[in-house]
Amino acid sequence: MNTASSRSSEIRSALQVNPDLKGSAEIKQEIERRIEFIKNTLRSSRTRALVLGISGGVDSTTGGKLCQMAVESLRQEGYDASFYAMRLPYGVQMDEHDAQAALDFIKPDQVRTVDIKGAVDALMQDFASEQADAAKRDFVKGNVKARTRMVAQYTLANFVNGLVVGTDHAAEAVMGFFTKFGDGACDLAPLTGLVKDQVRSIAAELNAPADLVKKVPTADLEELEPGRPDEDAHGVAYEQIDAFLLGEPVDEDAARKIVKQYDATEHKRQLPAAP
Ligand SMILES: Nc1ncnc2c1ncn2[C@@H]1O[C@H](COP(=O)(O)OP(=O)(O)OC[C@H]2O[C@@H]([n+]3cccc(C(=O)O)c3)[C@H](O)[C@@H]2O)[C@@H](O)[C@H]1O
Ligand SMILES: Nc1ncnc2c1ncn2[C@@H]1O[C@H](COP(=O)(O)OP(=O)(O)OP(=O)(O)O)[C@@H](O)[C@H]1O
Ligand SMILES: [Mg+2]
Repeated sequence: MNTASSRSSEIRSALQVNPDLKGSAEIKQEIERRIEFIKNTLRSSRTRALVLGISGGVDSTTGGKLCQMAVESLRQEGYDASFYAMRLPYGVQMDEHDAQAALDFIKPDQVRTVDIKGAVDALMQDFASEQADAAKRDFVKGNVKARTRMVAQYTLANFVNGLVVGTDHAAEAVMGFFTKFGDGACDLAPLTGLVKDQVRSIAAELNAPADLVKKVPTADLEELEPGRPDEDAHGVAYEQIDAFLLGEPVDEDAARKIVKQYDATEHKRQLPAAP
């Protein structure tokens, strides 16, 4: 029978998931492998900086720490490189304390702050006459926030001869849960292939604060539902998304939702359509 679960293996390999990545020794090794990847990407591109937005969520906490470790190691080898952490709040961020805790943990070489509110509001104002109910307008504005953060990160990267880092991983990739050319746009994505629990394991292995390791994931883009858990939007728990990607048993209803979302968002994981 052709069930949704039967797509798990095909999707797992398309998203480069490694189900054997568990246990402290493997996680330690994986951290080293990903740091080497970041270092090699910097060296081979002859760039001198990494730029990443730090939200206070576990993905950017983990990605940011790997970046800082990579540039410190490069400097020890005589290659000059720095990590620029960006705070990109929309006005006052409700969980700013988590973002500050992430920065205290990462100890980035540089911190730059850009309040994206002015740019986002100015753009949205130009679309004030567009027909849309409040929920649709709020959703569209959420994507504008993510794309404005992308613009801010590339602006700094241009100034400092740097690369923009993304935090996409397999559990977000499978759901297409990112803004196309927003947080999905980057030059390197060092968390590629990880399921959410593996991201948390890496964060824990790096001694990230427990509150951040366990923090409920949120895109936090919508003002009508501040801090809305991702799982609410997915209609599926990350536990089930991870299990599906790892080839573990998942109820068929969850598998169906995941596969449906995966197929509908294929365009987000590909280059633009071309003749
Ligand atoms: N079949 C197709 N072939 C080629 N292109 C296609 C297409 N269908 C839509 N498109 C294009 O894609 C656009 C829709 O994609 P997009 O603009 O991304 O918008 P969309 O996928 O509708 O929304 C983004 C989703 O990602 C979530 N998100 C965003 C940012 C961060 C995070 C997070 O976890 O932190 C989560 C957000 O909450 C929302 O649910 C369309 O306007 C169109 O331009
Ligand atoms: N307020 C913010 N300030 C700086 N960067 C942000 C902000 N919001 C989002 N970002 C960037 O967008 C990325 C995508 O957001 P996403 O919510 O998926 O990750 P996260 O917040 O790090 O972790 P989680 O998914 O667990 O909430 C973040 O990793 C970060 O680089
Ligand atoms: Mg978040």
